[in-house]
Amino acid sequence: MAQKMSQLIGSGGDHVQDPKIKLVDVTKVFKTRSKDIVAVRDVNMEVHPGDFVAILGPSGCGKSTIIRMLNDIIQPSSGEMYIDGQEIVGGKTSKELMKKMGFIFQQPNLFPWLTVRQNVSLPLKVFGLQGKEWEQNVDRLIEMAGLKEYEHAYPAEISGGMMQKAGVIRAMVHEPEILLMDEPFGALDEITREQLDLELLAIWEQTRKTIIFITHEVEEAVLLASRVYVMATNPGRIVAEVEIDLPRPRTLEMIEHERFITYEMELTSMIGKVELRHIK
Ligand SMILES: Nc1ncnc2c1ncn2[C@@H]1O[C@H](COP(=O)(O)OP(=O)(O)OP(=O)(O)O)[C@@H](O)[C@H]1O
Repeated sequence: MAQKMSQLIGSGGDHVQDPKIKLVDVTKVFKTRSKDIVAVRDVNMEVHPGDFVAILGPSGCGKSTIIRMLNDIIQPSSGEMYIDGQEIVGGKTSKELMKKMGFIFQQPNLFPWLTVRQNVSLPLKVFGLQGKEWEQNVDRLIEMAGLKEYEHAYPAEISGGMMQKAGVIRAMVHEPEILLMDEPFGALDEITREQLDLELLAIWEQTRKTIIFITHEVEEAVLLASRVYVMATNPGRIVAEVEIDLPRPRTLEMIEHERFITYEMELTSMIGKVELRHIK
């Protein structure tokens, strides 16, 4: 892994490849009846092909707003966003560009009247992808997620962890190059979350998709990411960018290692300092 990343990242941090995702001075202001809320201000971000980037920050710092803008659900008030050099043009983003991304949200949002398999297959319908090859892709992902036994079950018949896994593989079924994950395992218990974190890492090791993973858990960010953007609130903004130089594959045992704990403390103090300054 270290070798692969070093191929992507040249000396002095100069990237040899164009960014997969680029945000330039992105600001989003929500105009409400009583006041204007600056959800994010002047966000600049570059995510390179195969990067696993975490966005870490407290509630309300604008993490979801960034993902929703990339999904073109909402549009920036100013600034630009690019995928592979192509601009995301508010409300008019091409299907081809949207197909490059898979979205995973806090809730799996499975349709209760569809089986696990039918839910997982939905993006294939949306993007008009038919045929044996795509059905085999569904088989492969269901197998990989350990959901074979439950593929004909309805969401109400499976556990929360299984539902979230179904949500993850649904986002991957059309073979997107990018996964945008908004606190995907936040609603689950700690043990299930750790297990799914590890499964996600295994998937990433195999596929090397470009991932943006949103979390407010410092430990989760250090365990998963190669780079962490730290955000603060009022206004939502990026306050630091930290490279996580830990070996891969990552394991849960690493959580006890000194270097892991040092990263955790560093990130925690960054968030803490910002919060304290804000209170003053
Ligand atoms: N549709 C909206 N209208 C008005 N304000 C909004 C809207 N959506 C988000 N906001 C505000 O923008 C700010 C950022 O919200 P956002 O949901 O992006 O934060 P977050 O970091 O993802 O929070 P959490 O971790 O709690 O999900 C908050 O102050 C929120 O109240």
